[in-house]
Formats: sequence, structure tokens, C-alpha cells
Amino acid sequence: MNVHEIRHPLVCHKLGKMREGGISTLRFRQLAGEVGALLTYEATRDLELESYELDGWNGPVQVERIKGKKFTVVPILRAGLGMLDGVLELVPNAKISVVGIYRNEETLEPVTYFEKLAPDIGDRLALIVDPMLATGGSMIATIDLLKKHGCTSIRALVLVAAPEGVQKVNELHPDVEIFAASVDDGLNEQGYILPGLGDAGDKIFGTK
Ligand SMILES: O=P(O)(O)OC[C@H]1O[C@H](OP(=O)(O)OP(=O)(O)O)[C@H](O)[C@@H]1O
Ligand SMILES: O=c1cc[nH]c(=O)[nH]1
Ligand SMILES: [Mg+2]
Repeated sequence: MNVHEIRHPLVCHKLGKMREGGISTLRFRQLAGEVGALLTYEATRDLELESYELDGWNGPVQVERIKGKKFTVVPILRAGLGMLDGVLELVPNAKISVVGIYRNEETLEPVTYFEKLAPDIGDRLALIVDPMLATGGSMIATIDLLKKHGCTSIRALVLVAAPEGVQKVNELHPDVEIFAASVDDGLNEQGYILPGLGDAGDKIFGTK
């Protein structure tokens, strides 16, 4: 499976706290942002650098910057918004491309209801953020949409992934690397990830 499971102790610790049944909306939201930031750190680890010169305190100095593409962060509404602030802490200049998708509760098929992408998305590295990758339907619909608009460089950041969803994304979009805080055991009959987090959108927004 083409997925990076980020076994950093801070990630494991924070994700563990998120699994507590009675967790408050405030705490779940805080942790979603914090793990989102840590996943961003890992997902950008291999980006190429270039040197340039600037005027330092003691004359010219060679420094480095990320070469090439700028970023667009792509939260999948609603639950992806819960990770957005944490991701933006590390890539504060990123443009935000919003995609609204919900899963039909009976068929589990993704339903797209909103899209507003950065106009120059073809020149950007897209970081898709969504806490849950379950059947993979919502992630695949988002990747399809980004590619249709010319985006060629895409990474996916999720808190918890099911192996079934990872496999499907890998089959249809082998170029998209997935960064997950955990690859869990699998899906139950209702399409929820086990052990998972429950309904991430409801936990972030305090709805039921
Ligand atoms: O991999 P999949 O089977 O497509 O399931 C994952 C999707 O389900 C959840 O969203 P949900 O439909 O609950 O929408 P919400 O974020 O508005 O709560 C989750 O945030 C993902 O977007
Ligand atoms: O386990 C799951 C699966 C889909 N959406 C969620 O919020 N949780
Ligand atoms: Mg939901």
C-alpha cells in the first residue's frame, strides 16, 4: 500500500487521545489541528530546496527556500476544516481550495455540493485534508476534481485511514501519496472505520 503511516510519538499520543469515547468537541478540535500540523511536517519532508543569497546582518549570506510549486490546501467539507488551521500554521501562504462532499449514508457514495479552487491550481502542490479516509469515495472524488482542473501534484493528509480506502485510492490514483496518523483495522457494515474515531464531522462541529 502506498501510504505513509506516521508513527511519530507525538502523533501516536495525540491520536490516542482522540479515540476516547467521551472526548469534548473542544479537545477533539484542538487535537485534529495539532495532528494536522504534524502530518504537514511529514508530508513536506522531501520537498526540494534551492539556495539564494540575501543581505544578512553581516553581509551577503546563502540561505535556502522551497523550490518550485507553491501550496494549496484542500479541506473536504465539513470535517476537513477541523485540520485546516493546523496545516496552515506550517504553510501560512497557501491558497485554500474548498471542496464540499458528503457521503450518502445508505449508498456510501460521495455527493459533491461545493467547489471553489485556486485558479492557478495547476502550478501548486495540493494538500488534501480530511480526518477520515473510509471507503475512499470522497478522497477519489476530490482527486478527480483537482486533476480535472489541471492539478498534477497531490498529497492526502488524513488522521485515520481504512485499508480498503487506501487500496482504492492507490488503484485509481497511484501518484497520490497518502499520509495517515494511523491505518486502522477496516470498515464496519455502515462504512465506519474501526477502531476509528466515530463521526469526525460531528465531533468537530458538535452536531449529532
Ligand atoms: O472515504 P469515505 O467512505 O468517502 O468516507 C469519508 C468521508 O466521510 C466523512 O465525511 P461526511 O460524509 O461525514 O461529511 P461531513 O464532513 O460533512 O460530516 C469524512 O470526513 C470523509 O469526507
Ligand atoms: O469512520 C468514519 C467514516 C466516515 N466518516 C467518519 O466521520 N467516520
Ligand atoms: Mg460526518
